Amino acid sequence: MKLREPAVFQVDVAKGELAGAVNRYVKTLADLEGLYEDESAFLTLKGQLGAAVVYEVTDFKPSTDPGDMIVGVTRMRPGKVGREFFLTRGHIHANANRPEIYYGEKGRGVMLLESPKGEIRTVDIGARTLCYVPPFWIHRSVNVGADDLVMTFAYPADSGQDYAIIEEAGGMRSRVVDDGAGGWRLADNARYRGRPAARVERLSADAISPNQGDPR
Ligand SMILES: O=P(O)(O)OC[C@H]1O[C@H](O)[C@H](O)[C@@H](O)[C@@H]1O
Ligand SMILES: [Fe+2]
Repeated sequence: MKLREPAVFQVDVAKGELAGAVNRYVKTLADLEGLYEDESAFLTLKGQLGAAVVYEVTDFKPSTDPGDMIVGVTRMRPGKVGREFFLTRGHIHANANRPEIYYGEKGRGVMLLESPKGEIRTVDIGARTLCYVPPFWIHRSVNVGADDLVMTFAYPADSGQDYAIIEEAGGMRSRVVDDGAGGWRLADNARYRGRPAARVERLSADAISPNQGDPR
């Protein structure tokens, strides 16, 4: 039996980070090219924001052992590209049967989920909302508020992230857009192609290697 020492971190809600975390994963708008429907709005905003961080993840990864757990904090700044709210790249777990939980700390968010066959679900996340992302669901966080969205998360250490699942399908089936009344609504993604049955079936095959070569 291999014993690890307990670890403790403060969730710094104001800063939106796991204080003292070793890992920091940052995304600028330029890293999110191709995700938004309005390409000209994207280019304009990219020019204005430059290298500013649009979301960042600070986390603690004790190991990648099966049964172990990764915990961390995501901070997303508010904003829109055209009518579409700022989002994370989104993924399915490379070991697709691994779940995740998100706990709202600050701000207003939506977890956008898509099943392999293309069914959409949304979960509203505010402070103290606990959101369970079941195994096999593609997930992406969206900041639908006017302030930073901060969420604590936890997921199995051998989950990994597969980003190609979204790219291959032309994005997620729905987009989260401004409803013009201070809220959000879903809009169809005109570029969505869905995925072939063989791809859906392959997901149930367990134990794909974590991270799929994506450096994080
Ligand atoms: O991995 P992305 O789609 O860029 O999303 C950003 C982050 O979202 C969540 O907080 C996950 O738990 C993180 O592992 C992930 O990195
Ligand atoms: Fe995840």
